[in-house]
Amino acid sequence: MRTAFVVETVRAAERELMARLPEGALMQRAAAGLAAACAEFLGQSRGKVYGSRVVLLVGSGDNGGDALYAGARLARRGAGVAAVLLAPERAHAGGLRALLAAGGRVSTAPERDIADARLILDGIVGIGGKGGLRPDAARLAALASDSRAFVVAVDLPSGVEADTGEVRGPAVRADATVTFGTYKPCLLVDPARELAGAVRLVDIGLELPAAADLEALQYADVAELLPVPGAESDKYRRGVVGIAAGSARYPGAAVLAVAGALRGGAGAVRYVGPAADAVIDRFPETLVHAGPPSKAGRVQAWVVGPGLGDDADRVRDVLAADVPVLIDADGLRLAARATVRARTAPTLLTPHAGEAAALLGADRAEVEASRLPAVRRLAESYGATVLLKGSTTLIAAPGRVVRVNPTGTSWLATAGSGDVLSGLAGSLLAAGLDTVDAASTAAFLHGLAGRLAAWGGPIGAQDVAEGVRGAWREATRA
Ligand SMILES: NC(=O)C1=CN([C@@H]2O[C@H](COP(=O)(O)OP(=O)(O)OC[C@H]3O[C@@H](n4cnc5c(N)ncnc54)[C@H](OP(=O)(O)O)[C@@H]3O)[C@@H](O)[C@H]2O)[C@@H](O)CC1
Ligand SMILES: Nc1ncnc2c1ncn2[C@@H]1O[C@H](COP(=O)(O)OP(=O)(O)O)[C@@H](O)[C@H]1O
Ligand SMILES: [K+]
Repeated sequence: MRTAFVVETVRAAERELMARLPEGALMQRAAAGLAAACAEFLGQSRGKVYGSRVVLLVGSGDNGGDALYAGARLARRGAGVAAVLLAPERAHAGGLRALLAAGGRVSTAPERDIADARLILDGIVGIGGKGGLRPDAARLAALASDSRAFVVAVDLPSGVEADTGEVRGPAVRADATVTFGTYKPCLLVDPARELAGAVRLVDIGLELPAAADLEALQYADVAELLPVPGAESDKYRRGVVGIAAGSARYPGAAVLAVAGALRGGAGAVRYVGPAADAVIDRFPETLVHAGPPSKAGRVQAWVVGPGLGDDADRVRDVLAADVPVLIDADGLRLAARATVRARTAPTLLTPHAGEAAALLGADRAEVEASRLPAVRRLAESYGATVLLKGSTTLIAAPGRVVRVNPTGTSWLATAGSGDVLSGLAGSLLAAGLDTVDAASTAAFLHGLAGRLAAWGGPIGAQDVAEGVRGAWREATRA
């Protein structure tokens, strides 16, 4: 599991470790890791450290200190290093001494130095940043982001909110971020994540609590969670997933949800609704039923909503079932909050930002700007697990650590791919995974399937469904 911690927790761990180490040792560890990564980045762009022009953007805190000490290390290896000091009298004194002693200099022409640089280190602010960048810092951030240089953010891109991934004003756009001790939430959650580029973690020996503030499944976690049929398995033991989706107007949503469900590890898929012919045509293995969901026969988990239109009766009937229910798309509009809260079996909601905004009485843009607070709020208000879709997919449940999905591609933003995801997650629910595991495992496979199917080009939702088997294989092979 990859974990991220908020600033308060990082500070506490830092204090505890600092008390046991000689003064300045921690910053030296950080600077050494940062300089090594920078040397590697310079090497990757067919250059070398010796003779490279490096610019340090230096704020008045320890983030600037890290940049100065790393700059000193690069200067010792022959780089031409210039430091742009935001507040010369408050720059980290030891770091500045080290830089000057190694042959670096203080920039007197920041714009020219930035324009000539091959590598820029953003040490404007790190976890001590408060509010949007001040105007002088914002100006430097813009110069760096617009430059041709490779930009490395120190600890995090200056200007982003470390704990939530929000970006409220100007911020540095980095090609890579070298972060210390642990990931911070902003490095995993958009819109900040996009500004961080490739993230590299430097171990500085911090000891962090067992419970993280944010976590992301890795291949090994997914491999452990995915249900594999045992020797004595039969279709019922593997789980039956019921799909209440589709309408005369949107039969395709039913087909796509069933397509996802068939690849999710349940033993059988039952379809209930008016799109049975379309479903059977495409997937003859589906068990179809024309009456209400409650009369469909044995089902261990339901998916309700994709392409359902205004069929409130079908939603009400499914929500009355005493098994896990996933509510998506039209179902989200039709399911009363009080009904969801009153359910005793688990419920999983899978809105995209627009649907989440409607449920929260907020704007879509607000949800996209503040995904982490939004998904937490929605999970609390519904007393349910919520998977919030989009460029970053997040999964929250009351009392649980929020999960962020590490896979995916923007090629998934194609009509119907969410229907595939709901079928897939429903299937994993039917196979016995809890709502948080089913949602996060489904998002992981779905994202990986999208990447495998796309391979750098456009895809349709059916391609995503077909990619799930390859994604499953890849996840369990690791
Ligand atoms: N944690 C660890 O284990 C380790 C941490 N380490 C490093 O320390 C970093 C944290 O250092 P930190 O605490 O000195 O804070 P930092 O990020 O430099 O920011 C404070 C400065 O920024 C300024 N400032 C604030 N807001 C601003 C704004 N909006 N716009 C502009 N300026 C703004 C603020 O100015 P002031 O408000 O005081 O005028 C103050 O001068 C951490 O990210 C990591 O890099 C490693 O060395 C070792 C291990
Ligand atoms: N920019 C993006 N980057 C990554 N994934 C995305 C992006 N936009 C959408 N997705 C993913 O694509 C799927 C779209 O689902 P949804 O919005 O419900 O579409 P539909 O209703 O057409 O099926 C979700 O899994 C979502 O996370
Ligand atoms: K920074």
